[in-house]
Amino acid sequence: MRPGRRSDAAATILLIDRDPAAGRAMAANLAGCLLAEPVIEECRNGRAAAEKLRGRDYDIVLMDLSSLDDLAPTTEEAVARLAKIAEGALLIALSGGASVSAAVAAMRAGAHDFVAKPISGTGFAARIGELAHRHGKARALTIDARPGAITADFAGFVGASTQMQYVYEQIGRIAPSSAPVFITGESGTGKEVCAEALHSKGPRAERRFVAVNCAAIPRDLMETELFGAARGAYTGSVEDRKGAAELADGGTLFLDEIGEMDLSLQSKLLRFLQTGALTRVSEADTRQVDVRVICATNRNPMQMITEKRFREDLFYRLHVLPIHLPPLRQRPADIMVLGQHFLARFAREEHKRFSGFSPEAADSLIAREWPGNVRQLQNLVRRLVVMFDGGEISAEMVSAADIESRSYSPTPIAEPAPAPRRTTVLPMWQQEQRIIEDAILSFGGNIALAAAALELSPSTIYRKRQAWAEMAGAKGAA
Ligand SMILES: Nc1ncnc2c1ncn2[C@@H]1O[C@H](COP(=O)(O)OP(=O)(O)OP(=O)(O)O)[C@@H](O)[C@H]1O
Repeated sequence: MRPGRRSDAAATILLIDRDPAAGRAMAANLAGCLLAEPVIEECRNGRAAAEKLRGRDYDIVLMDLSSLDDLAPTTEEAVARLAKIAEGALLIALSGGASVSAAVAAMRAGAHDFVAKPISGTGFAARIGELAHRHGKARALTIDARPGAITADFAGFVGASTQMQYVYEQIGRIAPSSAPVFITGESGTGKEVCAEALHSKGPRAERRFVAVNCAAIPRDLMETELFGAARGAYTGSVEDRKGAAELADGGTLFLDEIGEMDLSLQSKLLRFLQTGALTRVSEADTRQVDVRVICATNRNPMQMITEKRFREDLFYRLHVLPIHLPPLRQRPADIMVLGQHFLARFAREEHKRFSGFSPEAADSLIAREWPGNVRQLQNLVRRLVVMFDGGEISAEMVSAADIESRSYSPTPIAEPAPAPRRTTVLPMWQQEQRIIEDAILSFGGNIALAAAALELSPSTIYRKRQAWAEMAGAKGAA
């Protein structure tokens, strides 16, 4: 057993794969990424698996769908049989191709998730970690957060979950473009970190990154802040002033809390995006600039459009490349990775020595809801480092330092009530379809990730999509 591992929390994994090499590679990947040394058993076909499952309980069953054909005539029946015997285990179907019908069959028969091969070690382990967390097996399967265990850093971002791997991939893909980016996510999920990563990974990295927080600047000063002002535009302005858009020429303009921008300024921003030309306040001339615009909001943009607080045409101008940052509670695999990262950083700053978190402290951090997301976790770790002298962080120390969650209101702050307005109300199924399709879109078509974010099972999404297609077919035929 590797040092620091706990045999009492070890996960038991049954791997069914007729290819011994694939099985061994996956077992090694998993063993390298789980905090507690897993007990991994292998078998080559469905019958052998059924026998093993009758003999003992397993936490996870990984089943390659093409290795089950000796158990039943169809994949669905074979999975259903194993699911019945392996009651209580996390059942993950693996397949050589991303076949939707195989995924649907496996999920319908009782699998908890479906993963297409080839499988990357870290991403797969993180996904298992998340599933395990959802199914109450978080302790045994926590991803190893010790340095060197996984690659978890990306341009200022720390996080090893599948969701964050997907975000890194998106950033890498869209950083070279000049098209606008629209970042959504709850407060504290890292939207500004994301904007900076897009800038630093792109061709504009050598030029300026200028951030404007639309919620922090008084409305009457916002236009000057954004587009600048000519001398004498307001009392006391004795010289010309450049705005953020001009300062960011050649670089990136980040508009945080875009939903707070005044409607009249939204029209000016739209014109600027269409023409690339800006006009300073109290000046007749226009100036041409070249900026990449990234904006962010922690509100639901569709709702703001419905409430007429956000221009729909501006939204579609900005919503060219969307990125969604999931809340921390939906990516438990990141919690200890971030916790260790902040602990090392703040200990260095405070010249103290901390060895890490005890297993109980880690359990208590993973079990929290984190309404303030990464910012809240960061604050808690900073407080721990300041309050204590060093050594291992215990669960008692965590609860002593956790003043934030004691005072944190679990109910979200209510948004101001919109003026009553009669709007077109779509049928429930169409609203549901829009929400689900939007989520799939913001995860680049990845149904498993969209399902995780919506807290649904992927099979529910497959089922609903089938029902919508049938409904549309029936309407077309009528
Ligand atoms: N994945 C991450 N890795 C490291 N630090 C992070 C990560 N996500 C967020 N942070 C840190 O958490 C804090 C909050 O992040 P950030 O300001 O980017 O969030 P935000 O989503 O823009 O919040 P808000 O909507 O309140 O402006 C920052 O100090 C940031 O450095």
